[in-house]
Amino acid sequence: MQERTGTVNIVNIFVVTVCEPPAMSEAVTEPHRAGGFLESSCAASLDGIVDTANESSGEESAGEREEEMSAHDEAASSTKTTEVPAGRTSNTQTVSTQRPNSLQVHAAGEPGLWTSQGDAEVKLRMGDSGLAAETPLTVNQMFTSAVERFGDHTALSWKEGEQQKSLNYKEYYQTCRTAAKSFLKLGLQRYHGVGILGFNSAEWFISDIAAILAGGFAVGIYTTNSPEACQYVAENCKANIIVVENQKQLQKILQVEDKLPHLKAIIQYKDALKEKRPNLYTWAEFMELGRDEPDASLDAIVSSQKPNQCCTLIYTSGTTGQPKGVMLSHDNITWTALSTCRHVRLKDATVSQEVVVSYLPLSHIAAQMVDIWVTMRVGGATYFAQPDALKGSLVNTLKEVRPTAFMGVPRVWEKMQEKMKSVGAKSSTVRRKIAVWAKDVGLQTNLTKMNQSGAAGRTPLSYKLAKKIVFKKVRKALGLDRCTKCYTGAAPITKDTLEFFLSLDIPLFELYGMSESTGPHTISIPEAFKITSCGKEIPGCKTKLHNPDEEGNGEICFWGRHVFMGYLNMAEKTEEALDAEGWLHSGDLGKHDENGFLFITGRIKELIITAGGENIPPVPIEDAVKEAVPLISNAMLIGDKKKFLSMLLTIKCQVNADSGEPEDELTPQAVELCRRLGSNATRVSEVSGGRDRLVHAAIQEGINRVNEKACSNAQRIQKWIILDRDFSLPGGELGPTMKLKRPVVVKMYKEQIENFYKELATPTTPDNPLPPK
Ligand SMILES: Nc1ncnc2c1ncn2[C@@H]1O[C@H](COP(=O)(O)OP(=O)(O)OP(=O)(O)O)[C@@H](O)[C@H]1O
Repeated sequence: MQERTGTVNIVNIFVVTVCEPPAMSEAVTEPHRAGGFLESSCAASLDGIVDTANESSGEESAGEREEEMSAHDEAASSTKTTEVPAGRTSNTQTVSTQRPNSLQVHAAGEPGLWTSQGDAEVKLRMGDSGLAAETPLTVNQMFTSAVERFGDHTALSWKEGEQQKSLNYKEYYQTCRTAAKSFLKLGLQRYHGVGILGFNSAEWFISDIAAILAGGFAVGIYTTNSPEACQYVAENCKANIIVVENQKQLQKILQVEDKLPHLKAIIQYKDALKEKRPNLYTWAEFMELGRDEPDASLDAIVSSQKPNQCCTLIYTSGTTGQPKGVMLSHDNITWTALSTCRHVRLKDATVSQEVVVSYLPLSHIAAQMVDIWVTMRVGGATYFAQPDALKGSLVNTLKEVRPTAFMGVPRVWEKMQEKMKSVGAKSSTVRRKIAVWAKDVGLQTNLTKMNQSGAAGRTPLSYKLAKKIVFKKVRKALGLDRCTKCYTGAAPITKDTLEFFLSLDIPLFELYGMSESTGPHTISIPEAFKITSCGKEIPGCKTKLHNPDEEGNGEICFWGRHVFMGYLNMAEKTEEALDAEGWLHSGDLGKHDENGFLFITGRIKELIITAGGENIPPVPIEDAVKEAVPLISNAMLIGDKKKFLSMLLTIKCQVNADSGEPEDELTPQAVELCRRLGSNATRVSEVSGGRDRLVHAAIQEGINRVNEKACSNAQRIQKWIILDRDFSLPGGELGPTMKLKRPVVVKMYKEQIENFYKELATPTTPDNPLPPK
């Protein structure tokens, strides 16, 4: 078994049928009640930080705020009532507490736990007590509740030139209503999509929420999608309207608009229009459409909405095949936001406002949950980063905004680490020694704290000193000095990166979940933190480990009101994801420790099953190769239904700062590694395809070392090749969270893979010295 390595009014009366999870079988584990960037940023290396060690920031440190946060804010729990505040009128919801047999998933006449129809309702997975029993809300109800409680607080803030603009919660809600009326005027039909294609902005949020209020589906489309991929999503959700950021995104839609029979209008929210076209609107023109429209039609739609109906579609990025439209109900979103806020103990804006920076792709559930819904739930403020955030400007935004919570996918943290290390490596011996000392103190102190499980121990003097002269400076340089909650999630992160940040007194709290679980299932928190664990379930959710092996590793299955409604128009796929009892099967392997912490140990969904029937998890082998040969940036193991294993390799190269495309030039680190091998290579093209014998020999030697440790012959890499181009997001080999899109890579390199398996006595490529065993 793989060990984790790297790897939205009026009176609305309705009845919601409730359901509790099935009793777990004996084989099931007891549920735990308790889941080219930053160039300038990290140039604030330990080096410079040690230099300015004696300056005092005079500002509240994250650690100091942490202590202040220990009093749990209960204000967010105002939904435990049958009278739901809903805009300008009250809204009574009757919630049945009847508990049907959960196996009656499709009992006649009442909604089941899942559906594949966009206009259908589902049975909510409500419990008898606690958060699971909270009154379900529509998005409108959650929003109007936020407006009542936090109306004058800043909700959204962004930069226009040198000016900082913002909307408070009252303005935010009214703007969404106006946009919703505009959508209706443009012909948005019930249960049809509004596609949103662009970088994070106030217009993105407003389009998303307005689509929901107007009775459509909010549908984020990845900005990196090709025109055909945009077409697939727009067609699948029967999009009536597509909101695009700029000319670049507009062009993609114009290329495929003839193939989109439901499309009625396109709105461009940034830059001037390059040409006038019928049904193409600027944001200002669009907003003008709804400004003087009467409220009646919109109010009628809003009042007819139920929490158990779909409002959002999240399209999976395709790491496991064709993207699927994950249907999320109002309750999925509003309840998951509530549970998450409680779990991570977010403060209500009336106490102290949470501040976040929005920069991760909003078509992904993680960014939507954190930036839009969780923040709304507590009246937080969302500041928008610049479109070039991941090319270097993010740190400037962080330093200006000083968020109180920050979420990065592993690649973001890895990039920060790489940059800090490379700058640190150039510093003087004395400074490096101080940095090494401080990091050692930081790691040891934090590991000790972690092992004391929250028990108050004495803080060593050395830690206090290291904090003063190094840690505070690091946080300030990263714009994280107010940030008590740094999160990583959506993909596996390496222990090395977790330890690196822990040693700098920045514990990364891990989130684990899926689009199908409306984002988080488990989250680690300061009070319950274990390095490399994804923490424990958010309240009201349950985990079972299906088919556990002797070490306790089983498939992680989810239960709770965060579990999705189903895949749009994909009944079969939905039935594959949900078992007969309604548990969501994640396709991930995991185990619990004795304290109920969840550890992800593998991905069943990417298991290789060789022609000989051996099941091989690829990630540990790929990680081992990357560790053995530091020159390698990406490795992908091939072998499904094949006689032996082979591997596609890429070499560390420069990335174009504007396009994010991999270039031919090697990274300075890769050049240095080549020099040490005696090679003068400075370009990928000089080493790919086995052109450089020295590099080739070094890689083979590394692979031999990995093969020596293989637990069976079938797990040995027999053939390999260095590709001409590194994997990348624009190239399509990596998804938005930087997970490898294996089916895409297999298609792209079909020929090279076929060559591996041609029946030849001699090697088929120069990189292929070993005959299959
Ligand atoms: N903290 C984590 N550690 C390890 N893996 C994680 C973590 N969080 C999420 N994942 C992985 O990401 C998966 C969820 O992916 P997500 O629902 O975000 O879809 P996606 O990125 O669009 O890709 P896909 O096309 O595979 O569905 C989980 O099943 C798990 O494999």
